[in-house]
Amino acid sequence: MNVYPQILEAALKGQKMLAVLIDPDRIDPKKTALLAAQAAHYGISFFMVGGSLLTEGEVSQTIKLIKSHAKLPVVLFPGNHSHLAPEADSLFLLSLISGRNPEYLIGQHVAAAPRLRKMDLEVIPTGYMLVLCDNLTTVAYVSQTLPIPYEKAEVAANTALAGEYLGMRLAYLDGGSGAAKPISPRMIRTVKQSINIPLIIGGGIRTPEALHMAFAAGADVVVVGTRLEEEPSLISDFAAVLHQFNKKK
Ligand SMILES: CC(C)=CCC/C(C)=C/CC/C(C)=C/CC/C(C)=C/COP(=O)(O)OP(=O)(O)O
Ligand SMILES: O=P(O)(O)OC[C@@H](O)CO
Ligand SMILES: [Mg+2]
Repeated sequence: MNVYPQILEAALKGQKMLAVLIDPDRIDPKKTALLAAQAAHYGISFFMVGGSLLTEGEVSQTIKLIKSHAKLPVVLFPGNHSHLAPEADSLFLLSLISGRNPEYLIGQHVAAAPRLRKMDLEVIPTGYMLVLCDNLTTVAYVSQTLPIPYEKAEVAANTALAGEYLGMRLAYLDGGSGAAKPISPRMIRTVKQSINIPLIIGGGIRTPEALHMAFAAGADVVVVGTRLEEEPSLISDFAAVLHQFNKKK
């Protein structure tokens, strides 16, 4: 189940995608099973599995659980080189291009490479950018990097474009899990207008209105994590926004 061709095709057609992020650290098995079944029922696009502070076993178990309840692709969203699991379909191979910490630009990747070779994962090189949305998030702290300032849309656009020129296939602008507010529509619009690769937006999307804002501003894929961990039943409201956008076309 390759995800990148689907993302690319959808982005070219102006269709939107909604991804649900499941953090094995933060969600119990019952909730994961429920969320997986509901997400499949309401037609979300794919799952992401990841967290900053995980063990390998938790990642595999969570993917197996999702797969037993939903026939949807599962993409790894790794915090470090140990977060690989052959049960996944794909891997967002993040390079943290908003930061200047070599460990998250190339170091973790070197450590992951020999194990990746043995796994049959679809590897999707992803230019990952953190944006400061008021609060210091786990990812910014763990990676020891400075996020892009909230108002600096042009810095984000130049960074994303540099990622595209370096060969990255996706740009991911993230306020970080549990961000106090979503990335601004101006930044989303400015980045989207600057690049030709699909754009993923995540962090602090807590309401259907925020999801609508991110899609309307130009996000091709939006990721929702924390709010659905808290309240899995909201999936139907988020999915309604997705389908509303895709019907218009
Ligand atoms: C080479 C491989 C396999 C991975 C690269 C690893 C890189 C560069 C990661 C980028 C920096 C990083 C630490 C990303 C983490 C992304 C992630 C899984 C975020 C989920 O949010 P949490 O950090 O779990 O936030 P909470 O603790 O608030 O839930
Ligand atoms: O948990 P939330 O705030 O929805 O963020 C999702 C994701 O973009 C985090 O990396
Ligand atoms: Mg987490």
